[in-house]
Amino acid sequence: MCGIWALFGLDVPSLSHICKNFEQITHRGPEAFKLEFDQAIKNGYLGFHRLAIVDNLQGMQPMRLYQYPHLFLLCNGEIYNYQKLGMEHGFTYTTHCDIEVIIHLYVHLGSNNVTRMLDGVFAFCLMDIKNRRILIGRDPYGVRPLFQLQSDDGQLGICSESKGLINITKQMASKWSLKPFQPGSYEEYEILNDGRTKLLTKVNYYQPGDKAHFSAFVPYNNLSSTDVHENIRKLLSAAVKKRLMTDREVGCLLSGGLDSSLIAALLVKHAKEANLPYKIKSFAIGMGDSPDIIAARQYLKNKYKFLYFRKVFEKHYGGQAENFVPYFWMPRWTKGVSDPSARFITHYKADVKNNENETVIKNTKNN
Ligand SMILES: NC(=O)CC[C@H](N)C(=O)O
Repeated sequence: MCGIWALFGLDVPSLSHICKNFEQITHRGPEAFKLEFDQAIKNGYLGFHRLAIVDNLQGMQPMRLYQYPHLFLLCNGEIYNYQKLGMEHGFTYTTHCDIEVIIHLYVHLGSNNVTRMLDGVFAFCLMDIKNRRILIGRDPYGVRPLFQLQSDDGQLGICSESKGLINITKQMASKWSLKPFQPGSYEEYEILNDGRTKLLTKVNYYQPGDKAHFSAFVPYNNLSSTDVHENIRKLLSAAVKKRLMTDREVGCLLSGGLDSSLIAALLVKHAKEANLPYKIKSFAIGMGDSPDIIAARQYLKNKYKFLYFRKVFEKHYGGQAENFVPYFWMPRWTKGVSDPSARFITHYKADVKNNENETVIKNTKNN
C-alpha cells in the first residue's frame, strides 16, 4: 500500500494541524513515516507512510538523491519496467527502489515524458524546488488511489485517501473542490512565491486502447492478429509474472471464483519457475460458510493442496465492523468505489505485525 500526502500554500498551517491530517492515513504504511518541509518552498509539506515492497533499506520517501537534491519524490506504487528503462536510457540508480526511475525520467526526458513511460500502478507527486514545479501523475486505470484538494486561490493538497484532506477544507476561505485525481493523467504546477500554485498543464496521456509509449512487457509483435484467446493467455500470464517484483513474500487473495482462481494458478506456476523459496499463501475473506469461503476451500482442495488457507475476516474481525470501516479510502462507504476485500487486507496487514511479511496479489489491484 503506502500513503502519500502533500500540501502547498495553505495560509495558517500550524504543525499540529499538518500532523493531524497527515496522521489520517497512518494505516497505509505500518513500517515508517516521514514528513518533510524545506524553507525554499513556503508552506509546502510532503508526507509519506511506508509499506516497503522494493528496497526496504534505501527506498524511503520523500525520496531525495544526492545527484538531484532539489527533487523530492512521493510515490505509492510499483513500476515494473524500472530496470528496463534504466538500461535503455543509461540511468545510474542510487537505490534499488523501483520508484527512483521517476526522478531520472524527469531530469533526463522532462516533465512531459515521465508518466507515459511508466509501466506500473502508481500515484506520484514530484516537487522541484530549483525550478519551482510540482508534477503529479496517476496510472492509466487508477489502480492506485489519489485525491486532490484545490482552492480557487491556488492552495493544493494531494493524498492517497480523501480523509487526509477533508479537514483542511475547514481552513479554506476561498472556494475549493476535493475529488479523485483523474486516472491516466498528469498535471504540472508552478509554485508561486507565496507557496500557492498555478496550474501549467493538465494532460490525459492515456486512453483505453492506446499503445504503450514504453517497450511493453510482452512486445506487440509477439501477439497474434487473429488468435484472441492466445493473446489473453499470454498477457494475463505476463501480468502476473511481472508482479513478482518484490522483496516481500507474495500471496494472493482468493474468492474461489473464476478470476481469482485463475490468478492463483498462474501465480503458483510463476513462483515455481522463479524458484521462490516459500509456499504461496492465499487469503480468503468471508464469514462462516459464506459462498466465497466454500468456493475457495473447494478450489484449494481440488487443485492446490499446498496453498495455505486462512479465513482472515472470521478469525480477526468477526462482528467488529467498526474496526475496519476507517480503513476505506473514502470517509464513508461509497458503493462501487471502495473494494471491501482490499480494505480488509489493509487492516489485517496493519494489525498483524509480528509474523507476516507479504505482498498480496489479487485480480483487480495488487499490493
Ligand atoms: N507500497 C508502495 O507503494 C511501495 C512504494 C515503492 N514501490 C516501495 O517499494 O517502497
